[in-house]
Amino acid sequence: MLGAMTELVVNVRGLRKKYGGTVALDGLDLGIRRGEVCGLLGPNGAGKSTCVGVLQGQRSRDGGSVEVLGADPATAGRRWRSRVGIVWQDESAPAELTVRETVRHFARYYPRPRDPEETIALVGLEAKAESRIKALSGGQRRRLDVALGVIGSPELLLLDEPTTGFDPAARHQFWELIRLLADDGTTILLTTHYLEEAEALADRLVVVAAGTAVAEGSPEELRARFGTRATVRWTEPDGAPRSEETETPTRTISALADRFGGEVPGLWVTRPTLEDVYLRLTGQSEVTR
Ligand SMILES: Nc1ncnc2c1ncn2[C@@H]1O[C@H](COP(=O)(O)OP(=O)(O)OP(=O)(O)O)[C@@H](O)[C@H]1O
Repeated sequence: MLGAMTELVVNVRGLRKKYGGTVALDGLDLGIRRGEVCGLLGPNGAGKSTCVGVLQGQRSRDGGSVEVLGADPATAGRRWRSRVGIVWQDESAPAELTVRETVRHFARYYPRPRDPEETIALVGLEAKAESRIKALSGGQRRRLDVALGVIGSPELLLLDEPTTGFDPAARHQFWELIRLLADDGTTILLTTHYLEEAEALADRLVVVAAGTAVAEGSPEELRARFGTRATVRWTEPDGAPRSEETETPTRTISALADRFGGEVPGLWVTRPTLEDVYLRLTGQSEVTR
């Protein structure tokens, strides 16, 4: 029997989807364990939103197997739907209602909703609870979307580019919210174009390009596997900056320490960032496609 840590909440094998002649998903595999925060990364048009759409049962598929919380989203019923939270991209809530009215209204759709007031506080909208939706800023609107996504206490939360349009402070507050939900045991899939966001939130990343997964692992694993060369920088006695790319930075530094007889002036060691690795991975797939 699978233990709680290895139970796959999302199990996608060989997922295919075409829109007319456009191949959006070309045999995508994706597994998400219970309690995990999984980040789906990939360039524009890679197939991320299509994948999220299939997982929530909004889009049909042309091939492959998809299991979400033990059911096929294409045929799953209302009960299953209440266990999956979705943060919609488009504005679906009525503009004339207030935040409080909207959250309370949506809570009635679910068998075991969160407390509406607590949920409003969770997304930091207490001060706007009596504001009409049409009077919210873009970032506040997005927070309301998140509140509506989590009001049903979902086991799985699907977030498609949740922080697009957020200012840096709002983005960091949103990250705190996602961490709270994750600590609460919610399994989360989020797509994002912000590498910093992926690194801050995701236990595991899946990099998608041209409709298939080209790499997966924790941010650290991806960096370790695909970005092994470190750059060692230092300053020569005449003040000239020097640098060396190396697989063995310790050896380089040790040799420098010998040469300088101790402290190496201006010593600085950097590793490739996740962004460097991501660009390499998605660039490669472009070439091999
Ligand atoms: N409703 C649709 N009709 C026709 N083609 C579509 C439709 N939705 C998506 N596509 C195409 O499918 C491919 C994958 O699109 P998708 O939106 O899934 O990518 P994405 O990775 O989410 O991109 P982005 O990062 O730009 O949001 C693209 O080539 C896109 O043009």
